[in-house]
Formats: sequence, structure tokens, C-alpha cells
Amino acid sequence: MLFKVEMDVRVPLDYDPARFEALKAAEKARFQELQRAGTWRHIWRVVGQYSNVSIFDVESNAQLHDLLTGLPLYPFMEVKVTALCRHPSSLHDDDR
Ligand SMILES: O=C(O)CC1=CCC(=O)O1
Repeated sequence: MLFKVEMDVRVPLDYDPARFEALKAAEKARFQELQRAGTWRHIWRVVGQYSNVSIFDVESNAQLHDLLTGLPLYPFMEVKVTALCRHPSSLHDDDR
């Protein structure tokens, strides 16, 4: 199942910078693990914002929920999820 996930990262101005750097490093490691597994298929930075647009390929809504809420930066994120399905004109058979 494919989902578009929009993540806006909102960090309080007074949050400890060292703790935030540690969270960012943990987020990057988790992202790369999920990317290698094919679960986090794509990510793009939204120009001019601390935001990204991502494509996830998961088995269920529950899997996506657990994955998103387990991200190190999740406590600082606003998340919007949109379910996707294959477009009939797509050339990509794995767009399911
Ligand atoms: O930088 C972001 O948008 C948040 C994030 C998601 C994966 C990652 O490495 O950082």
C-alpha cells in the first residue's frame, strides 16, 4: 500500500541544540534503514521549509501508524497522510 506522507518539523526555539542534533542523527539512521528496506521509497525536501514529502510502501495502515509514531522526530512533527493507488496510465507496475 502506497501513502504520501507530508512531515512538517516544528522544534521549539528553546529546545536544547545538542539533544536536537542527536534526534536528527537518529532520524537519519532510521530513515536510511527504512529506505534500504524499500518501505520509505522516496523523500523530497519542500523548498524553503523544514518539511518533506515522502512516499511509503507498507502492508497496512497500522504498520504506517506504528512506523510514523516511532520516528525519533515524531514528537516535533505535524504529519499528513494521503492514501495512494496506481494510476491507470502509469508505466510502473509496482505503483500499487
Ligand atoms: O528533515 C526532515 O524533513 C525530517 C526527516 C525525515 C527523514 C530524515 O532523515 O529527516
